[in-house]
Amino acid sequence: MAQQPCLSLPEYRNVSTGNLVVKEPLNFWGGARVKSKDTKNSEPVYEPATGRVLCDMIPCGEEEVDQAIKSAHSAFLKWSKLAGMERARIMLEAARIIRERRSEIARLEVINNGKCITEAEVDIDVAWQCIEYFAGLSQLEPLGVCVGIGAWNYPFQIAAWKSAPALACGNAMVFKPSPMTPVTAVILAEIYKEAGAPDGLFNVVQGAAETGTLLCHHPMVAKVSFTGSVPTGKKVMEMSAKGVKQVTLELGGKSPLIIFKDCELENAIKGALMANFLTQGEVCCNGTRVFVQREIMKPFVEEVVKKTKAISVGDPLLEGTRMGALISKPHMEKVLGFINQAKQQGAKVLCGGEPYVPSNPKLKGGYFLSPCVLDNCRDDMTCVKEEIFGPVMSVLPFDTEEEVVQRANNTTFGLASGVFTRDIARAHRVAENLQAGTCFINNYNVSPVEVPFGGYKMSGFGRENGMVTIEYYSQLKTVVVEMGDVECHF
Ligand SMILES: NC(=O)C1=CN([C@@H]2O[C@H](COP(=O)(O)OP(=O)(O)OC[C@H]3O[C@@H](n4cnc5c(N)ncnc54)[C@H](O)[C@@H]3O)[C@@H](O)[C@H]2O)C=CC1
Repeated sequence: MAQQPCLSLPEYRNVSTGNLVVKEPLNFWGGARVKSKDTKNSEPVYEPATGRVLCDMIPCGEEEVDQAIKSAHSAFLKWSKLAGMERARIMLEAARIIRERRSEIARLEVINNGKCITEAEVDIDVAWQCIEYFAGLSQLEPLGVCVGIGAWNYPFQIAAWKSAPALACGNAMVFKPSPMTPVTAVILAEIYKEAGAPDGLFNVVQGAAETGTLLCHHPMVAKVSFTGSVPTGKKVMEMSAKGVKQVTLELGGKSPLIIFKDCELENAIKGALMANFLTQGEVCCNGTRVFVQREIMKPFVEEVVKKTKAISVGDPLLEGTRMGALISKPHMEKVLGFINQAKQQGAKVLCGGEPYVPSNPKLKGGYFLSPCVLDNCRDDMTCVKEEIFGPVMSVLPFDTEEEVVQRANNTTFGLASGVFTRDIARAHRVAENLQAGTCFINNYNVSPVEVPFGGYKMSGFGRENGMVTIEYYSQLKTVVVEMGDVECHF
């Protein structure tokens, strides 16, 4: 096994858009970075803001997945025997290191993912907060080796959301990032090691579907926690079922945001922007079906369009940028395809929805799109039914509470929802009747680590964050002790 020493992060402190090439190995097990063995299936990873190749993603094969899992298993045997507080000390140290290196990790995340720096910094903060929150929280029996499989929209944060509760409960983890964002999970692995975690406690294997399949089928794996699309989630569940492995699924969404005429309009408009345009709209819990009560439709749309047009799109590493680049060219084309189809089905583009070429020449090859607001939408349109995962807001008029709740629930998804109203009794009634794992009242996309996050219906099951997550990474053992003689019926 070709092991490489850990690298330090400061060299990322001064990187800017368009000048980083990552050459270091991106796998991590046995306490060190490991080069992938077989480069024949290597895939280029692009920097979204420039379209340049950032690094190669070299998928792990069967032997490498097996090594990572065995490494995790040997760490599990030691880690699970530590007292909760001993584990907490190491996890708190890891959280401290992340906090200290927030800026470098965030910059690297931006270069790999394309989102703007102010958002990436918040993502890194949420990651250390999550590790700090779960440290020392559990005394239950761990499950064993857990697998985490992540999506590309929150690469570092997803790795933290999965590893923090897993490790706090005494499990070890093998994590597979998305093949499009392979760069930052390995830094989390280095940080856990530096904080004092035993070698093998948190491992990273790179790869796509094939590597993911190997992980889900491995007999030494006790649980799979997956974040990604519904079709892949179904496959993960099916594969895990064969080994009777526990599963957590954090899948997609098409969440409703309901704006009543008695709302504070200015806040509702800000809420709609927060519900649609963070991370270029590539957020699973976004409220992309914006239902607006007919009486306030006009002022709402006018102001939303004005504010959407003012969003500064461009170099994601610049402080003033509010929207960066989409993850990839094919993904951008897919989002443009949804917008075209919406037009064909009768929707009206009020603003944006076109490829955007920033004036800076180094960004010419980037995957930028101007944020889009669609009017004249109907519930049966594709843009209203399917997850677009891009900066596209669909606005829909409604008349009554009863009607809008029924329409809001008319979806196979159930990840999140939101309601804006000054009538708090109505807010609670609507929240109670919406079929979604989260309901935001008078705000949107506020997810502190203390609060459980997860879906209803086809948005998945299980939860991340909040105390309840401990249940998904631990098991109960009932121990019955007879203090007297056995009372025998026979
Ligand atoms: N509910 C949530 O918490 C979140 C959900 N998502 C959802 O994720 C989707 C976008 O992310 P993508 O990366 O495109 O999703 P995806 O489903 O294509 O991939 C997710 C992960 O699964 C892996 N994978 C693919 N095929 C696999 C297989 N057969 N076996 C095991 N692993 C496999 C991928 O390599 C990747 O790491 C959206 O639908 C979005 O809604 C994204 C972020 C958060």
